[in-house]
This record gives sequence, C-alpha cells and structure tokens, in this order.
Amino acid sequence: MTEVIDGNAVAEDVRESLRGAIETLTDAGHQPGLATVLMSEDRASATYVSMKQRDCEELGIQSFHVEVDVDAPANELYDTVSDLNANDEVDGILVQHPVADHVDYEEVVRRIDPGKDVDGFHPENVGRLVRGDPRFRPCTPHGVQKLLEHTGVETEGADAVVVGRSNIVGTPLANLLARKADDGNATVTLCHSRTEDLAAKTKQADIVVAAAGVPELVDGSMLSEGVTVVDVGYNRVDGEAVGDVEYESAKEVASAITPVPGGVGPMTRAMLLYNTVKAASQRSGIDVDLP
Ligand SMILES: Nc1nc2c(c(=O)[nH]1)N[C@@H](CN(C=O)c1ccc(C(=O)N[C@@H](CCC(=O)O)C(=O)O)cc1)CN2
Repeated sequence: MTEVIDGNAVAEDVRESLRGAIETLTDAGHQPGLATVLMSEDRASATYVSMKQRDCEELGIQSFHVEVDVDAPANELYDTVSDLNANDEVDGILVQHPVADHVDYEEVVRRIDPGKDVDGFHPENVGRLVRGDPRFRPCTPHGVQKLLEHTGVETEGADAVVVGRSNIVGTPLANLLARKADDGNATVTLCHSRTEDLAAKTKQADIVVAAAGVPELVDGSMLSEGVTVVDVGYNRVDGEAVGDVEYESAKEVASAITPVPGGVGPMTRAMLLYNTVKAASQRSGIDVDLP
C-alpha cells in the first residue's frame, strides 16, 4: 500500500510546534516579524505571498508587506531591502522570486542582511550550509527533509536522486541530503537538463526528489519498486496543478509519495515560519526550543 504523504498535516504540526517559541519571544518583548516583498505581476507569486502573510497572522508573527511596481528601477527594490534591513521590528526578509526581468535577483539577495535572510539564499548563508554550519536551511529543501523524517524514510546510506539544480531547491537539497549529522548522510546524485539517461539514475534510487519545473517529467517506468517520491513541482497545465511526477504511474511503484497540491508546498511555508522564529531568537538573543 503506498503512503500518500500529507504535507498539510505535517505543516500543521510544524506550525503548532512553533507556538511556544513565538509566545516566549513575544512575552519577552520581541514579537517575531517577517517582511515579504513582491515585485511581480505573476498571480501565483501574489498568492504565495498572501498565504505567507496569513500564516504569520495565524501564529502571532508580525507581518510586513511591500509591493514594488514591476516597472520601477532596480534601485527602488534595493532601497526597500535597505529599509527592511534597518527596521528593528523585522527579523526576516523574503523577496519573492521571480522579480521583474530587468532586476538581477542575485544582487537583491546579496543586499539582504544575512541574519534576516530567512530564505537562506544569501551567499554567506549558502556558504555556511555547504560548510556544515547552516544558519537558515532554505525553506523548500528543509520542508522536504521534514517530510522524509516525518514519514520515517531512512536517508542514512540511501541513494537519493535530486532532479533539478536550482538555487532555491535542487542544489541546497542535494547538499543537505549529502551532509552528515542529522541532515541526511545519503549518497546523492544531482540530475539536470544535461543528464544523459535520467531514467537510469532514478531507477537506482531509494529516494527521488523531482524539482525540475517540467510537468510529469518522472513517471512510474523510471522508478524502482518501494521508492520514496517527493514532488516539488507545481505547474499549471490546462488550468490544473500538475507536479514534476506523473502521479498515477509513480504511485503504482512507490512506497510513499507526495501529492500536488498538498505535499511540499505547505511545507515551504511552514519552514519559512520556522526560519523567521529562528531569526527572531538569534537577533534578540532569547533562547527558544525549535522543533
Ligand atoms: N523568495 C522565495 N521565492 C520563491 C520560493 C521561495 O522559497 N522563496 N519558492 C517558490 C514557491 N513557493 C514559495 O513562494 C511556494 C510554492 C507553493 C506553495 C503552496 O503552498 N502550494 C500549495 C498550493 C497553493 C495554491 O493553491 O496555489 C500546495 O502545493 O498545496 C507555497 C509557496 C517560488 N518563489
């Protein structure tokens, strides 16, 4: 029987487990605060940002939001980031990706105070993660780790194949899964658009994470019996949400699989709250228990 991994339920567990820390920080005079910045007309991005604001409100995290006109010069976005860096009530800053075409997202990220970089995208934080001393684990990779942990999937010694090498998901996740201690200890293969025989790689995997942004790229014929499948993809095809995994055929062979929607997406948001609380604790010097 294939286990369908319920991302909404695990995300709810994470949120509930953060309540105590938020209360401790708030009672001590430091209510955690998250600022979201949107410079895009993409409807999905606007939806994700408003979901993140709502998540904050529900948990008692202060939420700040800035919209920068898509036609504004890059400097306007840089100034917004500077203002938020200087705002003491803001513990975490998230600039929703993608931004307007004429703005270099990497430059925006470099301007975020690394101590407030709750996405974990700043070069200093990427370096720390790769060196084994992560300040903030990026939200989606961290969410995938939590889903595996919650499902009881053993990563230690497992063959994990990550499909997709984006800075937001594939590359940091491959790093985390390969690291020792409590991060994974897996043998990781990072596949991408130039991988010659993708099916040969995915077939030998105990864990497959699809994060390529290509609808239904991975199907059941490319998987081995008993594999765990995590689908990070979220594509709109004919108005329908479709993952990077062909769900029905993959479910036939998998022992556990995440659905789309209701799999990784809610975890991305939950781990953002986690990083915001962590940032608040680090910035205030108030120790809290984090799950
Ligand atoms: N600065 C960042 N930008 C982006 C990130 C990120 O981590 N940081 N990730 C992606 C997508 N993303 C976050 O913003 C995201 C994707 C999906 C969901 C989600 O909750 N999905 C739900 C369905 C939502 C719906 O109904 O439309 C699900 O899968 O069940 C949240 C966040 C892009 N940019």
